[in-house]
Amino acid sequence: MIEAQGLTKRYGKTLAVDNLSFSVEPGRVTGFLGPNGAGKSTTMRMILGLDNPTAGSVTIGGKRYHDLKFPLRTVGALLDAKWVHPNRSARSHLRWMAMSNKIPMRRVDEVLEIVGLTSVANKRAGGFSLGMSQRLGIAGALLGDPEVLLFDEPVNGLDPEGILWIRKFMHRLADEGRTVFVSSHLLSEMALTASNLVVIGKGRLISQSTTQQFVARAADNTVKVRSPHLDRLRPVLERAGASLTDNDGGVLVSGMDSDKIGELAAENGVVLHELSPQTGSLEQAFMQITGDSVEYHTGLEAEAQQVLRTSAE
Ligand SMILES: Nc1ncnc2c1ncn2[C@@H]1O[C@H](COP(=O)(O)OP(=O)(O)OP(=O)(O)O)[C@@H](O)[C@H]1O
Repeated sequence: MIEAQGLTKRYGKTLAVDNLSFSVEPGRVTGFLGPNGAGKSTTMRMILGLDNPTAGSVTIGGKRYHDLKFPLRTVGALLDAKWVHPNRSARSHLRWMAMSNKIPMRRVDEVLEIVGLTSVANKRAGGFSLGMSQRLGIAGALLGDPEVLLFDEPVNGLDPEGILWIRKFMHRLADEGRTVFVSSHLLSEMALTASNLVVIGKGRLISQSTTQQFVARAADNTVKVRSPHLDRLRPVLERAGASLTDNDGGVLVSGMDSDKIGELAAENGVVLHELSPQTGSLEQAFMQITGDSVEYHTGLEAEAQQVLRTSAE
């Protein structure tokens, strides 16, 4: 369990993290979502005691990082996969980490096995691909068998196979009952990986909810309708609770799905030339929501609808 309370970090004039409060529960993957520069890495560094908050606090299992006796046994992290001496082998890198945290040496071979690096354990880490380096970083995070794991943009730059591996691995860790907190700037990626989301923009909390709820809000679906009888259809749909916006010779309908629109049209003898759900601009909606978070962080739902309407025009 990770809990942040009023977490704030200021670098000179930049307010990198602004009064952030959220919690991350065990047994599931929680995504930490926000555009580049939103303050995700800074927050993760504060969780790990690598940066001190200007105000507020963050705890892991009720304790601040600095109060943990053997930190690696409580929390493991992958912040930067290339943080390995290039001339060290994977095994000697992990041995050095284990030694400094009083972790038994046999655990090194266990974690190499878990991440599938046993066959290259004695090879120079400097020659590893990004995907292999990520695995080595994850092996390091797992050394102390910690309850809490943090991953900062772990799929950046990976090929599809590497992305799939990481995604499955996160689920496995969560299924083991661990707290998994993973940052990304890609909503599409997080929608596939995380069951819960903490979303930030400009250092501020935008929402904390299930991924399903966030995606439904950000993509609040509209349906494009074209008909030679729009003048008759319009009042029918509005009376039934939908709202309509003129769009490219037709209308965009929100607050009603395409099945219902089709049924109402048929009941009223209205011919339709187009009835197409619009779901394509999820990432764009997310970027606009988070990009202007100071203004958008309250009326998320309404703003998401507006964004989708505008981008469909
Ligand atoms: N050491 C630092 N000194 C000064 N400013 C910093 C420092 N670290 C981060 N910042 C600033 O704080 C803000 C948040 O940066 P941070 O790296 O935490 O964002 P992020 O969401 O992780 O983005 P990215 O994915 O691009 O790293 C940015 O404006 C960044 O320029």
